[in-house]
Amino acid sequence: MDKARVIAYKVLTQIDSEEVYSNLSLNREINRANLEFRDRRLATELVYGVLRMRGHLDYIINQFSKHPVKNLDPGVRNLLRLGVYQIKFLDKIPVRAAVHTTVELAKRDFHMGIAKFINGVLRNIDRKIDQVSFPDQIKDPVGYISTFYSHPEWLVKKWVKRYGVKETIELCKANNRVPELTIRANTLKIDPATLANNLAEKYGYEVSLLPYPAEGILLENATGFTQLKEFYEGEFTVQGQASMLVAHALQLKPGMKVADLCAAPGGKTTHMAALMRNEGEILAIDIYSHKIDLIEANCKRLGVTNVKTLCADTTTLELKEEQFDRILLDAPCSGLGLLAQKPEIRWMKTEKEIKELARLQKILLKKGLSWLKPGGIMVYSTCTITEEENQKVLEEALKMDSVELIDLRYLLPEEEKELFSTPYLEFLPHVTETEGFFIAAIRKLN
Ligand SMILES: C[S@@+](CC[C@H](N)C(=O)[O-])C[C@H]1O[C@@H](n2cnc3c(N)ncnc32)[C@H](O)[C@@H]1O
Repeated sequence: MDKARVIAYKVLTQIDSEEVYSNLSLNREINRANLEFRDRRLATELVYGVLRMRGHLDYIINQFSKHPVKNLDPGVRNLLRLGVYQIKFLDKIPVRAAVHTTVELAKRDFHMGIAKFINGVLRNIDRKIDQVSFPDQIKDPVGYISTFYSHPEWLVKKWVKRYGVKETIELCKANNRVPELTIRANTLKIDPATLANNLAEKYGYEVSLLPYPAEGILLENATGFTQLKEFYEGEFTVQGQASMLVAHALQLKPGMKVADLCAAPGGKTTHMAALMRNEGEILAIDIYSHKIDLIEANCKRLGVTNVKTLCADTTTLELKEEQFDRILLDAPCSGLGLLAQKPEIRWMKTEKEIKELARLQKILLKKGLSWLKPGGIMVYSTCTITEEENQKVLEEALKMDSVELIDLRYLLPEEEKELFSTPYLEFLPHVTETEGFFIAAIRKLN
């Protein structure tokens, strides 16, 4: 049986029924099955494609299936989604092969009646795919955007209210793109230009240095990069371009005393350590002990030696006031800036969660400010783009009269500065062509 599709089907059903994350589940299954390059690429394309276009696919299926998609068994609905995705979006795959392989999987896992049902729906969709009409963009913009561009209705409604119809479409399109892979050179071990050259020359990757920050490298058409000697030896780590600005926003110096309030898995902790040349001390806190292990493993791989970890709930932790020179709060958030990287997030999050997260973020930010020395800097960052979790949380902190906001545009090259109109940096995927991200830096006054 076709290995790539077997794995795609398994991973999609797992994500649908157990809410596991796509990257973890897919990597585990791909490695377990020891897939060859071609199958690996197809399985990845199928999983991410179906997750991205799920709303679009379900809209089509609902027009042809006598049972609504939401009432179907998760296995059955993911087989249908896989079949329709191949028919509609993968020109290289003949329709006959798409239908046949899907029906074979249905026969393996379900009774004959289900296999016939899937066969019937897929053949019907193939014949009539050009007749499918989506809601009217003028009369029902939210319905149109959410089905055609495959995002949940509540989120589209929110964005249309904030950005208008045209910009919301651009944002959704950006979220549906295959994201770029960016890595951060670990300057404790190597300089970015040497690493970029090595990766290009030794492995034939298409490599370029990012316009910012200095450690950022763009890798195109790269697969299997976490198996490279350079990765094992800690010469680089995978990190989004906007996220790489966070440590810079703290204006770190060797010898400082720093706290990272929500640190795991340590992407930014290890970046801070590199900027501090491993001198000084970083207290890296996280609420989950298994995640503390990830911070420690990352520190070890990257040669970081100035980090002390602490497993604790930062909201209730008692520490001496005003003791840190720098504090990072890279807060737990809804993750809605990462819809290109983790497309399933859009189907998992709810509006209610956003409110709860905003409450938590405000508590964490206030706590951090109480531990910060006068004259010290605290950075607040999230990988989301909701006002509730970003601007509103910041507004609350700025009500204190002992703080001021630092203008972070100095971190950007001249040509990028005009994309930002505020002292804090809000990265929107359709504007900055990065992940969606938010960074604000607050100075505590003397
Ligand atoms: C956005 S992630 C941090 C990512 C990390 N800064 C990095 O760059 O790798 C947020 C982290 O906050 C942790 N967290 C959530 N609630 C917490 C709390 N009350 N106290 C401490 N850590 C918490 C989560 O376990 C999660 O690892």
